[in-house]
Amino acid sequence: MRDLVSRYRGRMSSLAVVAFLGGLLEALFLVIVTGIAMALVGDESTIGPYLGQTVSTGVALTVAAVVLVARLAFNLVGVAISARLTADVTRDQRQVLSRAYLQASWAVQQAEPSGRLQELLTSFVTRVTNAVQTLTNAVTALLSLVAFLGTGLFLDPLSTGAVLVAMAVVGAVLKPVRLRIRARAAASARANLDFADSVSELGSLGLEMQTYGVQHRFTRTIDDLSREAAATQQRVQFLAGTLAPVYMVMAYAAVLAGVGVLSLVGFGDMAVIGAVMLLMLRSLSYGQQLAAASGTLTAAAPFLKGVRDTAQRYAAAPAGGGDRVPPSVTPLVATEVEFAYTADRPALSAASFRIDTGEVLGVIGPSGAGKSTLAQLVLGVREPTSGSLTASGVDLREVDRVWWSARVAFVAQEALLFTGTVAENIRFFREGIDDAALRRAATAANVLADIEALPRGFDAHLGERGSQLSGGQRQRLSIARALAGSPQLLVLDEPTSALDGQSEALIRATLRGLRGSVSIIIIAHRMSTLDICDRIMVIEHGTMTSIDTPAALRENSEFYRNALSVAGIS
Ligand SMILES: Nc1ncnc2c1ncn2[C@@H]1O[C@H](COP(=O)(O)OP(=O)(O)OP(=O)(O)O)[C@@H](O)[C@H]1O
Repeated sequence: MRDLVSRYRGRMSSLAVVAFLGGLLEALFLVIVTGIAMALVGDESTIGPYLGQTVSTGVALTVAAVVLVARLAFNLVGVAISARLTADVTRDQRQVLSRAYLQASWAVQQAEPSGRLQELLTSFVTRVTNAVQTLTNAVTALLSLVAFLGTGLFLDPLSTGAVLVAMAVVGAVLKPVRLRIRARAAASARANLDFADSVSELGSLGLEMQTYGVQHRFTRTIDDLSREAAATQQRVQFLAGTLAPVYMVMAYAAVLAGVGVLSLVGFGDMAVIGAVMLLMLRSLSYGQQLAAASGTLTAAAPFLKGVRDTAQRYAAAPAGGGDRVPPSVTPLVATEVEFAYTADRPALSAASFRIDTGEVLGVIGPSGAGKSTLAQLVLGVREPTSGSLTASGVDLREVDRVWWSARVAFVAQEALLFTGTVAENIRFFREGIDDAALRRAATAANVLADIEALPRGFDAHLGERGSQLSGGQRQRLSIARALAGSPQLLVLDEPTSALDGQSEALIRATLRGLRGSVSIIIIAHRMSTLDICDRIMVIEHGTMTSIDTPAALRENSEFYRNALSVAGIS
């Protein structure tokens, strides 16, 4: 919360000034009204003396009315500042978090549980917004309280002083409760994140759940997690809720102490005593607002911390890249590349190879051998733990990301389409890809006929994640997306493994058409997909064991020969 206060110091200060002046006006109003009431009771036509002045009740009434209007004006200014501040904080928190995420490295993004960012951007930020709103109310209450107590001290230092001391004692007594609230709120924040992680996983497992009839298992998990989240929330809310009433009772006791002091030292001017009592009672309601706000703020602190820590974690691991621009993507040269996800053993080691312009390199190997890891290294989204990858002699870590991204393309095993039109899915937010380029890419990817068969062609809306298309159509659409930017390097990670023979043949035809002009790295389990390759790399257990022409590999790679024989290719 301190971060927020210092970041928005200017506006917080304006709010404090407005609240203090508003509080002073309200205190003045109460003093005047008490004076008028006492004058009426004593059948007098003047009130005072205040600061050595007495004024007629008529003038006092007019002044009270003017003060009231001024108080309203200050109130409204305070509300406007508070509304602006709250809206700004919401916007800023969302922007900071989402920008940090978008600029974070792939390693960080990939490790993040799905649904977590959404939870942070929505419910966590909402909690922060509410906390800021509470904070502005608390600032208003605090400064009004200061104004009231200041006026009280000015009128009658002794009894106001007694109330002040008692209030400080009350605040100190309630501190352990606040600490407890903070600990429980941290547990509540964690429970909310666990719940969000599970719900988002649930959303992606619908078909499997139905198929295996295991909904009850998920029901139980969700029930447990939601029970835990509700229980922690209840504990926090209860503790936070106790602060205000406990404070109120203790504060009334403080007023009682003030009255006790008065009875001991004797009453002075009735109008002054009346005004001080009124001020103290009104102070109590501001004090109660403060106590309630401190509970809410303490409970919101872990949510604010969650947003801030996550944004810092993202920002600490930005996507790589530098400012160098090589003459071209190829030759792409890997020298003794090693990559480890964890400290125990590298997922890929001793990878040395070179890809020239227009060359097609196949990559094969058993499951878990390190093929996808190699693809991510070549794409520059992961950096080698040791060794180097260079594009035309420039280390990929130093290459300008914008330049690089415009020249490489990737097709994953599962085509990821989003809710939007066919054209939007192929263009994929890149500027400078006109309609002719979309058509060319669709033609090259052998998907033009499928697009034209849709009711609105390129303007047809795809359902969520392109659910109205077949797997083969989705895959060819994602190849069209890759080709639309006229890449120099195309990396495909098992693009045909989930497809039927007909779809695979279409994709093979596409790749054959690109051969010679685009450098291609294609990871494949299907040996038939590899018949367009100039050379093939074999990766086994994280190590590159061979890289050669298909004919040479028949001679010197046992893995390759076995793979051919399993595929029924002699
Ligand atoms: N994000 C990750 N964190 C930790 N380990 C990982 C991660 N991704 C992959 N690995 C591990 O690295 C090794 C290589 O994985 P990789 O995905 O590169 O294999 P692959 O050859 O592409 O496998 P497949 O053919 O099954 O897709 C595996 O042991 C895998 O468990």
